[in-house]
Amino acid sequence: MTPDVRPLVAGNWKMNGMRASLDQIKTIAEGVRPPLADKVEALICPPATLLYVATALCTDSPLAIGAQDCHQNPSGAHTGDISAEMIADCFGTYVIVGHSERRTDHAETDHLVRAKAEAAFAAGLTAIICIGETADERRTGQALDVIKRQLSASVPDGATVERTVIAYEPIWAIGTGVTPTSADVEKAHAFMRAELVARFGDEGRKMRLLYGGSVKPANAHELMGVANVDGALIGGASLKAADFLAIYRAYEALLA
Ligand SMILES: O=C[C@H](O)COP(=O)(O)O
Repeated sequence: MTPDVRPLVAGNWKMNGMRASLDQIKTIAEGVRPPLADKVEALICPPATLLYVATALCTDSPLAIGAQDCHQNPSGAHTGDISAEMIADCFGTYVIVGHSERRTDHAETDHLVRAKAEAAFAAGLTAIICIGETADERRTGQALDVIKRQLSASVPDGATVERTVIAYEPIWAIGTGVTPTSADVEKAHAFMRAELVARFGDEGRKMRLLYGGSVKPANAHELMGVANVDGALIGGASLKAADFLAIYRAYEALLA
């Protein structure tokens, strides 16, 4: 954790979730309550098909709703895409950009990810900018170089604490059940913090740094307790309300 920073526990549903899954969002919305909700923010990013209904379900809850991607332009002839403006129009407040699955499946570059983050800022959204190394890059000792390059190229110059969250997701830990050791997470996050402070000064000191990759109720307390880890970006375990809430509630003990 970073002192004086409000952690964010975020769920990324990826290409999962049908209308019936709205029950899970309802349960999460009911479970995210003060006093913990005053100290720890919770967010679910369902597929775009559920975005509008999900935000409508959360009008009386502190649970935030976001999207998983946006186009870099506000509108136009881009079949199948949605813009940051459209997400804001559906009352979404966050958007994930540069997830490794999009970098791989849609050949997204750091340059494009940066443009998407800028589009998010312009629409008044907070961008969760994802970075992280492959297994090969880690094996060959390039993890910190990759983090440095992606941070520098994907994060816009106009990034602020309010509008920017960085998610470190080692690609080899996503959906595998394998996580880095706490010491490895601490090293990566300390490195990111130093890079952000060098570039953004005080803003960089408070920017939230999430860890993502096989976060589960069983490892949440340990991972979320690491220095400079200001929350989690959760895939599989966010699909079940009970698991997501168990991870969220790991903060009850951490903040006690
Ligand atoms: O965006 C979430 C991450 O890709 C982590 O996914 P996972 O929790 O299923 O490993």
